[in-house]
Amino acid sequence: MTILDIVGLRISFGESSRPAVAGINLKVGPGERVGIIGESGSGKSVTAMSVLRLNNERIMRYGENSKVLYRGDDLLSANEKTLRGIRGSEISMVFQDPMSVLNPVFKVGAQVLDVLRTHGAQSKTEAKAQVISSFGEVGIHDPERVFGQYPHELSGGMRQRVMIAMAIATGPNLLIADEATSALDVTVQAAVLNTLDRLAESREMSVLMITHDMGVVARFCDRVYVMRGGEVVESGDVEKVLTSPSHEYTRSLLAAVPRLPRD
Ligand SMILES: Nc1ncnc2c1ncn2[C@@H]1O[C@H](COP(=O)(O)OP(=O)(O)OP(=O)(O)O)[C@@H](O)[C@H]1O
Repeated sequence: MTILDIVGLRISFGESSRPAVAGINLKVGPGERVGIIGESGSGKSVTAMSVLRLNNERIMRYGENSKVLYRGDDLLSANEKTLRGIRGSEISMVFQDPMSVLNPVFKVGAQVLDVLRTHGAQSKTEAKAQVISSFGEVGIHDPERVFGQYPHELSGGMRQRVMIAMAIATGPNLLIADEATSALDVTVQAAVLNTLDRLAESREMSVLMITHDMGVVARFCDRVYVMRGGEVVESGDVEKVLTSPSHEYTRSLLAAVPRLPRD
């Protein structure tokens, strides 16, 4: 069964005649890593946010026939109680800037612990052990020490690992990563991608990866959707799209990837 099935998703802001997302279809299967790539403003983030209904619905609206099916149930018509049960527990999201999610005045361990206890009924001691174990799982070498540190005491890569630990602590089936590695320098980015790779594999977790970076798609994804101006212009297996792109826009994205001269 498909984990996520986005059908005819249309998103409009205000009275603007041009929708931000113009009726796209996208599927994510169990354990699959799916990328959405496209230039700035192409509609990647608002698509990703619609899965958790995180778009500000006072200033935008979904098209009448749009559906975001999670395991067959339409999240666009789900009530708040159902959404609360899914957010964080079944579907989690990691954003580009951990500082927009982490509270600067609380230690990171306590913040992950809070998330865990909101979603489960375990004791504080059990929850702490689980946080420390998930810190280890995301490649934090000294999890006990990091547990007691404030966000500003950690490097960008480490903060992103804490965010990933927070996102996976509740064992979600689907992780949405929106430009999760874009702000990191290349070596840290590679290490964080390796960690996501390992986690997705060991937990059989599906990943929807939003990025503007072809390298990330090539390195991480099984399938990719190429978006432009709110539409999916091309989709398919990563190898096929990268080696024989059918759309001119995909070719231009590939041509923009810097290459070192052979000699
Ligand atoms: N709060 C908002 N108010 C009005 N329009 C918005 C708002 N957020 C997004 N949009 C519209 O939706 C379009 C798609 O935005 P989105 O953030 O999904 O792009 P993106 O592909 O994720 O770009 P980026 O890579 O820069 O994040 C924007 O071009 C804009 O027209």
